[in-house]
Amino acid sequence: MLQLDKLVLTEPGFRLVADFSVPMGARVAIIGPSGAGKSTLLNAIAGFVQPEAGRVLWQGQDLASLSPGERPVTILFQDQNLFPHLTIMQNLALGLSPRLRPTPEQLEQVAQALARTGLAELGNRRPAELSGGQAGRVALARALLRARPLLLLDEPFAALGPALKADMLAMVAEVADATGATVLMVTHDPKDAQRLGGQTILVADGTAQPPEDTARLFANPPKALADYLG
Ligand SMILES: Nc1ncnc2c1ncn2[C@@H]1O[C@H](COP(=O)(O)OP(=O)(O)OP(=O)(O)O)[C@@H](O)[C@H]1O
Repeated sequence: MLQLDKLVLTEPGFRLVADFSVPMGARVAIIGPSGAGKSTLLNAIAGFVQPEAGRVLWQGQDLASLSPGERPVTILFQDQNLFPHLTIMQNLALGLSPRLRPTPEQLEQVAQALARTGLAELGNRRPAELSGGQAGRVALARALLRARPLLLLDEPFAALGPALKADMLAMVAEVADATGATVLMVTHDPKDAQRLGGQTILVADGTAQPPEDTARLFANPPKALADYLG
């Protein structure tokens, strides 16, 4: 279980509070107006933003003393941060072997992640030689390899067309199934939230609301959500 215990996040002129839990294995969309604090919330869970007060706990453990790399978290951004001079296979292997001396077993793991994300033929290409959809798949292959229990997605597919985005969302669900990950995904598109199924956290007016059943929330939106949806 992910627990945000009386969490307070602040930036100059900005304050967000969150006080709720997310059950293990949940698939949760995070929606809300621009600047409401969705990315800040994910970054606090990932350890890139220090809370002003309160705690982030995973399975009862306070994550405060863990650096981002030590947290049980994979975070994917829109910009996938691949090294341009390395092949896709090398970029993925880097996650398992930071000095790029992967063992045969690690290479096999990389090959499997590529196959699973439909990239088996593209392992020797460099990032610049990939389409947006293929780059999105590489990000998911990375998440598969890391197999961390918390998968945080910050609008990773915003730049993709509707069909590709639907594909990617299906693949997120597959990765979550394969790794048992709990998924939190920021999106501006209510359809993404509905496609992800599960629950939705509304971030608005300085509060990240506890997750609610997505279908129920959209069927009867509170004012902040109705205003956002327009
Ligand atoms: N490093 C920072 N320094 C100062 N202010 C920041 C910093 N990061 C974020 N903020 C401010 O915190 C607030 C929340 O930003 P955040 O990016 O979390 O919102 P968001 O809901 O993800 O927005 P969007 O949907 O536009 O991406 C904004 O007012 C933003 O300007």
